[in-house]
Order: sequence, then C-alpha cells, then structure tokens
Amino acid sequence: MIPRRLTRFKPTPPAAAQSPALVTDPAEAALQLIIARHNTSPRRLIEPGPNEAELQALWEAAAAAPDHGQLTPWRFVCVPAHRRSDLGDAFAQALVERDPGASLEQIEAARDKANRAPLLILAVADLRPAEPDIAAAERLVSLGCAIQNLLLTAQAMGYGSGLTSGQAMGSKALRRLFGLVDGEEAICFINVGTVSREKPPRTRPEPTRFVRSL
Ligand SMILES: Cc1cc2nc3c(=O)[nH]c(=O)nc-3n(C[C@H](O)[C@H](O)[C@H](O)COP(=O)(O)O)c2cc1C
Repeated sequence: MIPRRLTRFKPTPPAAAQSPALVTDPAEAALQLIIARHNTSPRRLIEPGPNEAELQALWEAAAAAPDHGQLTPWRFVCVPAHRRSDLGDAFAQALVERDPGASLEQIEAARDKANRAPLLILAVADLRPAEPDIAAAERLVSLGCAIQNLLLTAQAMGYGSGLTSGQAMGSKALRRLFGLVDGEEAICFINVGTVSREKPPRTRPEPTRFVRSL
C-alpha cells in the first residue's frame, strides 16, 4: 500500500518492488518497501528523475530523521545538469591531487562520473562545535537516517537509487566546489533515477549475525 501522502505521485515500481498482491497491512507494506530497496549503480539510473513536487517530498522525508539535540547536523546539495561539468572538473582535479601521474584516460573516467543519475545530491555532515554538544557519531547516524528516509521515499515513488563515495570526497577540489567549511564532511553522493536494468539484490545478512541478547 502506498502511504496516502504519496498518492499524488504516479509510482511505477521497479520489478523488484512489485508485489503480486496488494499489501494492506501497513507494517507489512513498510517491511516490503524497506526490503525492496537496494543499491543501483548510477550507470543504470536514467531519466526521468523525480520532478519538483517529488523532490520536495524527498526533503520532507529527510527532515523526519531522528536528530538528537535537533541540530540538523547535515545538509544536502543538488548538482543540477548545468553544474555537472563543474563536478566533473572537481573529480578530475581530485584524481590528479592524489595521483599526479594519472593518465588522460583515468582523468576522463573520473570526470565522467559526474554525468550519471538524473538526480545527484551531495550529503554533507556538519560536525562543527554546537550546543548541545552532540557527538559526531550521533550526528552521522542522523545523516544516515535522513539519507535512508530519502532513499525509501524515492523507492516508494518507483525510482531506483544508489550511494557513491570514494577518495574524491575528502579532496580539496570537491570541498572547494561545494563550499565546505572546517568541520563539514562530504559523506556520499545520493543518485536517484529510473532503473534501466535491474540487477538481483544482494543477499542480506541473517539477523543471527548481528543480534545478541545481553
Ligand atoms: C556512505 C556510503 C557510501 C557508499 N559508497 C559507495 C560507492 O562508492 N560505491 C558503491 O558501489 N556503493 C557504495 N555504497 C553502497 C553500498 O555498496 C551498498 O549499500 C551495499 O553494497 C549494500 O547493498 P544494498 O544497498 O543493495 O543492500 C555506499 C553506501 C554508503 C552507506
């Protein structure tokens, strides 16, 4: 069942998210949505991406993340189509920063990573001193929850998503482009779009691997 708030969208669920029968139990629907989410490579995310109303719903979902101290210790920066070449330049510079001997082919491959998913968002953690003094780990958990809220909402709308990071995240070039200040960290890019080709999702760990009783 699609939550009532989201019925204004016209979701076209990817094959993995389609269920043969309508799920009417909200707990079961939530579980099925969560289980169906999986990482899709930005190479397989094509147009169309979320429209403006859908994008606003993604921000609303992010804003619902748990947030100890209510610091909003994170921010998101969209990279619109007309700024992708600037991001490509930053990826290229980041590569040269860490490997001055990188080949032209490697530099072009780095640059090309900026041109994939229709919706591309940088997730930034704010770890600057603040009142109340909430630990960095807690702030990162809050950002992780905000990202997951966003991913699940995109999934409910019928889009695929994937996270990307890598060594460019800490580079001077990327920090400069996004105007990051001391204490802000670029954590990952969020890629959202229509899935061109589904891949089987990974096998998830059994709860016995990560649950114990004291
Ligand atoms: C902060 C963060 C950064 C990530 N960066 C990458 C990345 O650079 N490349 C990649 O292929 N996957 C990346 N991922 C996605 C994980 O590889 C993916 O979530 C994992 O393989 C589990 O698969 P699933 O999401 O389909 O369950 C990242 C995930 C997180 C949480």
